[in-house]
Amino acid sequence: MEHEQAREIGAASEPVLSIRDLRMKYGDRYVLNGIDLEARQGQVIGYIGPNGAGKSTTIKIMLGLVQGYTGEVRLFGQNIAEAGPDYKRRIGYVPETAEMYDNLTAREYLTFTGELYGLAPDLAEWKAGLLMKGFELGHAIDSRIASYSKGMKQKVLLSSCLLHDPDLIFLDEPLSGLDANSVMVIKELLDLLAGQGKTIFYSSHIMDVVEKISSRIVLLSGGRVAADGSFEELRARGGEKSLEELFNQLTDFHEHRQIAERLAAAVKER
Ligand SMILES: Nc1ncnc2c1ncn2[C@@H]1O[C@H](COP(=O)(O)OP(=O)(O)OP(=O)(O)O)[C@@H](O)[C@H]1O
Repeated sequence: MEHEQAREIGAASEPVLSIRDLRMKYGDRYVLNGIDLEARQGQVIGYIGPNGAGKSTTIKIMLGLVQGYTGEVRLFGQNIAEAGPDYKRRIGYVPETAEMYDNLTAREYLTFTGELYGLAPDLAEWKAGLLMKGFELGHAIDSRIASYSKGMKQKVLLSSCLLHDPDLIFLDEPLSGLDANSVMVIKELLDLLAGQGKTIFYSSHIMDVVEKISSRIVLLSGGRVAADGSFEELRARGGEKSLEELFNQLTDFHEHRQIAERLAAAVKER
């Protein structure tokens, strides 16, 4: 219900995120070749595409971490090329690979990142405790992150992304290292956050999760948006298929068997 209300508000509101004709090249090769995209309040957007398609590059451009693009990127109505850094306080980000200060304890790390986002130290520390307990890691909050398992580190990253109650959340492969129970928690959490009106931009290769949690799926291929719609809309376009099969079809990939055979043959070579 909450979710439906947020979606209705979102549908009527200005886009939270709007990209026009975004192009980016490395050397003389275009990685992004004219991306148009909009996202509104309450939407969970599954951003998918083959390895190297430019998903992380798009996210890093929106975060102001990659320069040299052409086109226009507006977040919360502001052109990010002209905006000051304040809009970043309304954003949460879980990077695909993160450098964490793992000599710190989770309490120290989260309090520090909370302060970077403008929270008072006491509030940052209190929320760090709430989130760590929420992830059932309260017992480990004063241990060094270096001693954590992969999944525990991922939960610290998710906590640091959410600590400052962001309006727009970018998640780049957020489920990496998480067990099946934790994946269920994150799926529910994203649904509840979208219900609060947050916009979630979610990049992952785990197709059955993307299929289940996304209100909209955007497929990037060849530097362009090759498909954009709800899973049901994409399915209606491509026949009664799973998202994995649609992904293969839309990216025109049919050689998995031949590639696997080549690799298996290479393994046997002496
Ligand atoms: N700093 C850089 N310099 C040169 N090339 C880069 C740089 N960053 C990314 N690229 C290239 O841009 C392309 C897109 O990379 P990007 O990481 O955005 O892809 P992706 O869709 O996120 O891939 P994956 O699914 O494998 O994470 C790749 O071919 C990559 O090699």
